[in-house]
Amino acid sequence: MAIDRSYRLVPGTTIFDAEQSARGYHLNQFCMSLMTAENRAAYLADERAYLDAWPLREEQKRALLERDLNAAMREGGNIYFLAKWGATLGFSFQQMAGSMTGMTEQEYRDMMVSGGRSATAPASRIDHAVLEAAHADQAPPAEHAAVSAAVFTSHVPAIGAAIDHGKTDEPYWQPVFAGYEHSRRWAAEHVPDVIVLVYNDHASAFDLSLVPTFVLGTGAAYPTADEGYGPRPVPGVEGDPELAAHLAHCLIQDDFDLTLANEMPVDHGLTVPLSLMFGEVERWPCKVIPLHVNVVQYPVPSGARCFELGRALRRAVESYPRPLDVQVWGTGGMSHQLQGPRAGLINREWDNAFLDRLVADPAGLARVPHLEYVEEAGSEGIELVMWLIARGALSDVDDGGSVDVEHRFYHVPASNTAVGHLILNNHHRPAEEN
Ligand SMILES: O=C(O)c1ccc(O)c(O)c1
Repeated sequence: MAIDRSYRLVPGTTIFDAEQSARGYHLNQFCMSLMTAENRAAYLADERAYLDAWPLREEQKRALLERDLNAAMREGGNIYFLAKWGATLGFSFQQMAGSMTGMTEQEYRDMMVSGGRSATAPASRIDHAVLEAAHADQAPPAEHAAVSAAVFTSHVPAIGAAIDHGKTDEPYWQPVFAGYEHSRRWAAEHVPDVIVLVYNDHASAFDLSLVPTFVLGTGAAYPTADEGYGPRPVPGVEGDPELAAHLAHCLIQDDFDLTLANEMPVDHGLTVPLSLMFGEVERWPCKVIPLHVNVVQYPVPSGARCFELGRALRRAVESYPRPLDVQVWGTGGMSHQLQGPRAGLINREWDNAFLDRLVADPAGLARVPHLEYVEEAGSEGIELVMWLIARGALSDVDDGGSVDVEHRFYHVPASNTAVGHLILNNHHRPAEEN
């Protein structure tokens, strides 16, 4: 699916999309800083000095100093953010809107009193010939990104602690890490350009003030969260804002209402899988786009919804017009319950049947209801729905290729948890062979 940006064809109108948001990120964040009386006073006392303390481009500063809102919009400003700046200077919304039209304040007010600008005036209408040409020009890109593999793994924090404290050779941990030896060799030979890493934040980036269902990281970098023991001594994560913005655009256009995060710390859910696959490194070997799924507060998304999101994610990746190698990782699980008198629940049979079905019958597995996860795999076993996003991202589910099992591993226990791990190679069949 090609990205539809036909909203750019509406005359006299700037639509605030991911590209504008990236262009105006600091400008808009500067505006937000004016939401305290103290900062407003500081701004009014010396506008230039206040602006100079922000990483703004000179064009952005000039737009504000010259009260040129059209220039501020071109520079990525959004009217609701800029309204904080305008309010600081005593402008009403009407004064701000009118200032962009080339009219005097009085002329604009008179126009509004006499009914407002006509929506049918030719100067306000889209040129339909241009719109049709834009829609006709929707050929798939000649070269594009593709999903090369999916990695599935538990993300137990104690595994991270064992790595960080040099305990991987201890008898308790040795069998866990032995299960990842092949994976580490494979990962070293198959470093992708980008990993879309599906995980759940564990009350680290998101407290109860915000409970988004799906969060895509569109930022440039993500620091390691401090989960109470201090941040893990692992590198921060480098994102891919350009690919992430493309994915966000495609997925939202495909009716997945994602939350977008330009800044967020990442916790063990994301860093433990990276450590398991890449070992102890100074820098992660590729970019990572975090995809957080709420599995903490019910209702959490169904397996079917996750599977569909994975399928949409593959379509989105394949419409990105650069030949990037993308892996999708699904993390969390397997059976575990961290709470209540039932804590410590492990179900080897159910876990292994899950692994079998994940390989051979993912569409059927996607129909398993939450209740079965909780009853059979424990309350935190629900994390396994996230694996269905990575599975849906492989080509065979839409008859567009095949998968093979690179590696499979299962072990009990790591802390309170059964550890499951699978690597599936994806063999995408190019469109002309379909
Ligand atoms: O087994 C554990 O200790 C444990 C703790 C926290 C988690 O998020 C988890 O998946 C496992």
